[in-house]
Amino acid sequence: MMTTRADLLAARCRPRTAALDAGAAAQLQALLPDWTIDHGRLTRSFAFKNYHRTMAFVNALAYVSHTEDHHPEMTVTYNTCVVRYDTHSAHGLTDNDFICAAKADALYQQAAVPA
Ligand SMILES: C[C@H](O)[C@H](O)[C@H]1CNC2=NC(N)=NC(=O)C2=N1
Repeated sequence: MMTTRADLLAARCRPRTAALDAGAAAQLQALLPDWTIDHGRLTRSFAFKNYHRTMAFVNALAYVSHTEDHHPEMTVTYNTCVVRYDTHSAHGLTDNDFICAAKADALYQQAAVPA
């Protein structure tokens, strides 16, 4: 059972075919206050100082996506990256989406200079 942000950060994605029900998804979302559920997808917009920093984040998150085999949609502009997660194989949200969202937050917090 994942009840803290630290649980999400320590967890690894696993193949999932069953979506969480709305209550379970809301419980996990409460651990990630910067994320919303929009059109069934876990969504956050990240802001940066410039394109270089935006792309550094995009590449770092791509690496996490590779290691977790769980891939967000990323919409990139000069100074923003909107990240959207859902689980195609489950046709909805699974714990994998929340695990990766927590890891994206951690990458963003790791930036040497704040956005
Ligand atoms: C075989 C492999 O596990 C699947 O194609 C993975 C890859 N990345 C994925 N990413 C996302 N976001 N949802 C998935 O269901 C998914 N499935």
